[in-house]
Amino acid sequence: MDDVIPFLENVLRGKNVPRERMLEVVEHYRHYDGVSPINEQNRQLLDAIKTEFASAGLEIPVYWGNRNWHPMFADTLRQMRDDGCKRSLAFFTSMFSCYSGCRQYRENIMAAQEEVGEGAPIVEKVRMGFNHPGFIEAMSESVRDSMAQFDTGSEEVTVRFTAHSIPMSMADHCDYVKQLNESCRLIAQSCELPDWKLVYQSRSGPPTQPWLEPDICDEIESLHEAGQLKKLLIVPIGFVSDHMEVVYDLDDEAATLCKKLGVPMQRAATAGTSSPFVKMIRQLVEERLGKTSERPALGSLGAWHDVCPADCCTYTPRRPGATQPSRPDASRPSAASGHASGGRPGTNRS
Ligand SMILES: CC1=C(CCC(=O)O)c2cc3nc(cc4[nH]c(cc5[nH]c(cc1n2)c(C)c5CCC(=O)O)c(CCC(=O)O)c4C)C(CCC(=O)O)=C3C
Ligand SMILES: [Fe+2]
Repeated sequence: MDDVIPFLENVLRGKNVPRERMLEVVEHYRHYDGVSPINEQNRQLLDAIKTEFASAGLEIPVYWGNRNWHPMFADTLRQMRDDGCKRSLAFFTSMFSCYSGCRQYRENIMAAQEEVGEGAPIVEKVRMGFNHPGFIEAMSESVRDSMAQFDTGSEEVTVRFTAHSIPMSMADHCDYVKQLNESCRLIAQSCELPDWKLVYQSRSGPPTQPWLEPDICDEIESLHEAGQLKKLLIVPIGFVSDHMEVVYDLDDEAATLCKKLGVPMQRAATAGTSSPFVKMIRQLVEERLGKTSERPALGSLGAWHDVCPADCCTYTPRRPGATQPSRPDASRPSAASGHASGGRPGTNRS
């Protein structure tokens, strides 16, 4: 519990999220004695990746670094340097492009490279996996497993995919919603879902700031009021492990609401350490190493870019207390072009 506030302060530094919201989230973590399931899940993913690499004959050491809590990026990069690593590939545990899931990771890695200084390994990232057949297969399997938990066929089940809500001012500068809808469509097609839609969860900004909507709980209420909700399957498509946002916001909050309304509800598992997902990670790495020329991608958006363009996922958060919204187009720092981020060694350049 002692680590929770310092962790949340790291997450929210420079962000326009009220202190009251932060204190509310402290209570979410308190339900789990201050221990988010995400750390153990990341350790398991790391083991699964090592096993997958070994069985494919891919002899590459694998490391784990976080943005906001230990093991922190800078410590990981230092360890990598001490182990003789010069160049590395990053897999972000985030399948969709937005500032939080793409550029912020790159900025934080650059800051860590700067902190480590001389000899810090180069870090490039593998492409986003939202439409990779491995991710779609992992989530389709999960949807089918959950669907089988209901005692009737899927025609009575309303499916709502959820992703982390983000401010509209962030969503306007990335392909987050487009990629999410594409993943949902591909899974819905594969599972022949009659009634599905993408909604959002875990919104945290002040009510004055527009964020992506509707929220899953508002969606449940309005479907129920309209008499359109027999059974509900929630699919947390926007996350790759059953961490705090999933176990608290869905398994606790949304589940409690469904119970109150008498609606049978299931929540599909995230990709986690499922074999299609772990295999996808290995394939993305092999692809980037040039071991194959295939770049598998389902649907119509194609394989996403390997190297982020200069304007990829930009965002200028409104600082707390600011009276005017910032104008991101005019003042936006561009990490990739070196402006405002101090011309640091680029994450995506060698
Ligand atoms: C898009 C997205 C993902 C998915 C992509 C990815 O995974 O990267 C994600 C994942 C996660 N978010 C997480 C935790 C938190 N996110 C917060 C706050 C925020 N998230 C945002 C976005 C996202 N978040 C945003 C726009 C904010 C507002 C502040 C800001 O503009 O940055 C806060 C502050 C409290 C609150 O306000 O809720 C917490 C504690 C955890 C760990 C959970 C655990 O501990 O198990 C995970 C995996
Ligand atoms: Fe978050």
